[in-house]
This record gives sequence, structure tokens and C-alpha cells, in this order.
Amino acid sequence: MHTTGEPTRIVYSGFPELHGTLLEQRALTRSHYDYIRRSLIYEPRGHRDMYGAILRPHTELVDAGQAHMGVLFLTHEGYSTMCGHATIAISRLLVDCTDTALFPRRDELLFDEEKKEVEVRLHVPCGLVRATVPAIKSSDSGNWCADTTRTIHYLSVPSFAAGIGLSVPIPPSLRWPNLGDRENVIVDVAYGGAFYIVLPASALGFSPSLAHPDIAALSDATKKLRAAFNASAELRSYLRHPDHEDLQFLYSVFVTEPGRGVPAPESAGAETGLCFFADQQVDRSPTGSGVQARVALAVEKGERKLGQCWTYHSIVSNAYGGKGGFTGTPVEETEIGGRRGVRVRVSGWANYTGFGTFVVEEGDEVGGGFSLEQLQQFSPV
Ligand SMILES: O=C(O)[C@H]1NCC[C@@H]1O
Repeated sequence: MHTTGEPTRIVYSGFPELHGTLLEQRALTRSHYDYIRRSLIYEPRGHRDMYGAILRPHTELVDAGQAHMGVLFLTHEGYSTMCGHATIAISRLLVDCTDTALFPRRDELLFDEEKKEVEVRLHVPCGLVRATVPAIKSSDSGNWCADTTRTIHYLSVPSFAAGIGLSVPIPPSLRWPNLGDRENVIVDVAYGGAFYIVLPASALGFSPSLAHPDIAALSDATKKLRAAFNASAELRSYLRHPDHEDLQFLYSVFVTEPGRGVPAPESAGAETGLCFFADQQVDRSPTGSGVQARVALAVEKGERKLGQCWTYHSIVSNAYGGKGGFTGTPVEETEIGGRRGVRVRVSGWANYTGFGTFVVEEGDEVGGGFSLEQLQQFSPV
């Protein structure tokens, strides 16, 4: 499927059996079955910016009846903890799926006759996500399917601002050309199921406009900024999560341009962002978990009130006249580990791109998956 152009290759059958909690399944997948991620995400089946997900029908929350399905997320680098664009895609898929062998808790989904929607609860590595999928019911069969004329929305785990106006010292070995003679970059850090650095392009020494971004140069700058941030124990201490240390890492640098893009009719304003995540993948979608992080920052800074809806664009949604932009609305203040958090409602669309079966033939070493970049780094080419 894709969400504003960002792919989600969804594994719903054929994955080896896994037991334990979702985080244990994630660890086991990483240690024993990483070859499956590489075969689906790397070339020749995938590419540098491919994204995937594995459905997990048994997790502690699914078995306790709190979630309908568990999900592991796959990136070019490894296994992420939250993904808004994939949540939107997978919840639509599950509403459309009538096969209980693939989706054992299918019969527990409820069609809300009044609102004409179905709630799907997903257990993802950062916690429980509640998605609401608009649906249409057939009067003949009584079956429903997703109604693609309305947006899907989800409420994820609490988001929070972890640090505002932090100064990141950039050592000489990590400077990039646009930095000029600056020695520090000022960033905000926020959590939206994963930790994000958020900053305007101008803070990196680039033009503030993301109308025609130099993606390669921004990728180089954000990669170096991330390395400089991670080099400081004091700055890393801002990546603290009260629940689980698996969640305590910097996932992404999000470069933003406030004001750019067409606001959705129900929203009070718009902005555009360019998200570099994992090992510098570029998100084509407006990045649901990053929207959560950016809304939490806006609330913390007093720029956004509860209930105020805002539109978030990517360079792809802007290129299509605003179609595919997400909206983000802070709906509830909450507390997380003694600090102020906010629940953010994110909405967007997802579409199917196809259904398929992948094979890796025995003895096909190249076809097991390769990353051109890693080959260049580690092997003679
Ligand atoms: O929408 C999101 O949250 C995701 N898209 C790719 C990077 C993030 O995990």
C-alpha cells in the first residue's frame, strides 16, 4: 500500500512463528529473521526508501483483548517503533480483510452504524494505537469495506516535547558546507512514538523554503547533525522514555517550513516538512509520528490549543496540490512519566498498490537482498 506515496509492504502470511511480547518478537526478528527484512526492503525487491510491516496476530495486548492486531515496522535500517503512515494503511487493510485465517480477531471489529466507521486497535512497539476507518456496509451481504471518500484517523501513544531550544555543538569533522562559520545548531526534540529532532531548514544554514529542497545536501547535513547530537551524553539524556529503554533513541531529523502548503478546510494553518529517518530514508508522506511530535512541540510552546487542527504536508502532497496532506489535532492533555504529554489525532489516506508473493530461490545470494550503499562501503565494487 502507499500513504501519500510512502510505501508499506505488509507481510500478512508466511512469516515464521514468533512467541512472546511484541518487543520480544521484535528482538527475535532482528536476531534470527533479519534476512526476511533484507529480502523485502533491500534491492532487488525493494530500494533505499522502502518501508514494511509484519502483522503479528498474537501479542500480549492482542491476547488480552485490548488490540486486534500486532505490528512490527521495517525500515532500511531495522525496526522502528511507531509509524503513522503504515498505521493508516494497515488499519484500512484490516477493515477490508474478511479472511479470519489472516486476521483472527476480525469478528471483534464493530461497525458503528451511526458514524459509519470501524475502530481498529493496533499493538505497535511503542504501545496501543486506535485507528478509526470510515466504512460502507453492503445491504445485501452485511459486509463492510473502507470508505475511501473520508480520511482514516488514529490516536497514538502520548506525545511530548522532550527539549526546546537545545544547542548542538558541531565538531569540525561533522560540519557541512551550508553551516558557514556557525559552531552550534539550535534544535527542538519531541517524542511521537519515536524521538524526533525538529528544526527549520534555516537553522541548518539552508534557505527557509522547502519549495525546491536540495535533498542530498539536507540529507548530508541532517546525518551530521544527528551524529553530533548522539556524540553528546548530555543531549542524549533528553531521549528519555519512562516506559521502555527500547524507545530511547533518535529516530529522525525533521526539517520544517512553517506556513508552506494548502490548509485542509477544517484546519487553521499548514506547514511542510521533510523527514529523514532511520539511516536517512526520506519519507514521502507527511510522517504521522513526526506530526505527533510537532503538535506536542506546538502545544508546549503555546502555539496550538487543544482541538486546533493543523495541516502537515510533505513535498509529495505539496506537488499534488495538497492532496495527501495529514492533519494533526491535539485532543487531550495527558501525563507521561511525570511530564506533560498530549494525545494527537492524525488523519490521512492510504491506497493499495498490489498483492503479491515474494520468493528467494535457494542459492540466490544476491537475491537475498543487498543495499548498494552498504556494498560500496564494505566490499570492493
Ligand atoms: O508516518 C510515520 O510515522 C512514518 N513514516 C516513515 C517514518 C515514520 O516512521
